[in-house]
Amino acid sequence: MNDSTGKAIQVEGVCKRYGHVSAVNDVSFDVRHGEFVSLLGPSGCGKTTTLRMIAGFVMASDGHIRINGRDVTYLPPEKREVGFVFQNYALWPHMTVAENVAFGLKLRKRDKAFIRNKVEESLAVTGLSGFEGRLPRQLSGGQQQRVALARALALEPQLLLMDEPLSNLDRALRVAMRRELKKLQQRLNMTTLYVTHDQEEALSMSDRVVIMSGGEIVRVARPLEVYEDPQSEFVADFVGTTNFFDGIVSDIGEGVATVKVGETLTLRVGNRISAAPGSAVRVLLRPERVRILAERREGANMLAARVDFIEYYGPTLRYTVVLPGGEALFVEAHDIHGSAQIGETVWLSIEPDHFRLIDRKGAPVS
Ligand SMILES: Nc1ncnc2c1ncn2[C@@H]1O[C@H](COP(=O)(O)OP(=O)(O)OP(=O)(O)O)[C@@H](O)[C@H]1O
Repeated sequence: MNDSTGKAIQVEGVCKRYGHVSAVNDVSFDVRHGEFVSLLGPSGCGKTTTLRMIAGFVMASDGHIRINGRDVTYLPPEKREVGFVFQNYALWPHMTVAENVAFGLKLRKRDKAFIRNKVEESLAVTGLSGFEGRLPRQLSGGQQQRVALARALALEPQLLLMDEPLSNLDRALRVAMRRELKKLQQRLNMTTLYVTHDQEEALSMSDRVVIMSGGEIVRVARPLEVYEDPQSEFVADFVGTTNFFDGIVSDIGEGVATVKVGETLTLRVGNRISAAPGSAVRVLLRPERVRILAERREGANMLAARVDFIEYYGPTLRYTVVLPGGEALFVEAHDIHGSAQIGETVWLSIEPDHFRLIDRKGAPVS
């Protein structure tokens, strides 16, 4: 069913209070039809509570929730036509795969032929044909997770809500399932709202990411925007790794700001920057945006640095380097055979438009 707004879920000013604890505070966002949106944030930030309010398992203290334009704020879960997949798959241990998938349809009193077809179809879609007669304990974690998904799909939900469905799996399986889930979601054009605290999961699967902190939304954006232009210290710190420098804009010319950091460091920052001279700013820099050079070259930001620590990650090397003023920063290099050694001096080269600026209160400076 399509409503005129093109939105499958609308969350408007929703709050959840438990006594004096404010678990979710004035949260608003929406999910369009066919979109995959993740709720991302650290433990306790209110992701699960938000998802459960949309599913109807938790009643909102304030605000409204609409599904396909219909106000469902006070409707019980079974009237919302929403599929739900939990972190622990909650399969019935004594029922076979087919019985688990059929369970919800039986409750809805669908006829036998319909149920048989639907179970077959859902198992085929999740790659589980042939597993009908097995019990959950005879399946791997990934297969159990797919049964939980098949069970949700069998009910043909208008939208699917998932709460950390992959977090019990080992890394290899999690990455494989991530891909399978995403392909399935695209093939069925299924509107999906997905809770995770795993940034890689959120960035790789989502059309848009809703980032939460302390019960509130701090950012809603596409994965690339979230990473490349975090716009706040919290997002920059929570998603990926970021170097921070506090400085004062000393000059601005042709959209490039000169930022003085401490006594000895001067950075040429950004393009199209319009911050006023004298403003206190925080400069953000992703470690992989820094190039390590063996010798000095010409360029806007050419900084001498001493290598303090080196970590080997497989595909990359992470250097901790220290600038003459004592500022430490992380540098991520793909050249894992790089010759820089601890204690050596290297040159760092940084393009001005690889920096991002926020003011000291955390708002972006443009
Ligand atoms: N039934 C409850 N009674 C009291 N406080 C609760 C209840 N449920 C959740 N909270 C509190 O609300 C806040 C948000 O919890 P929620 O489970 O939504 O966080 P989360 O972001 O999903 O965390 P996690 O990733 O650890 O699951 C937490 O501080 C939590 O302790």
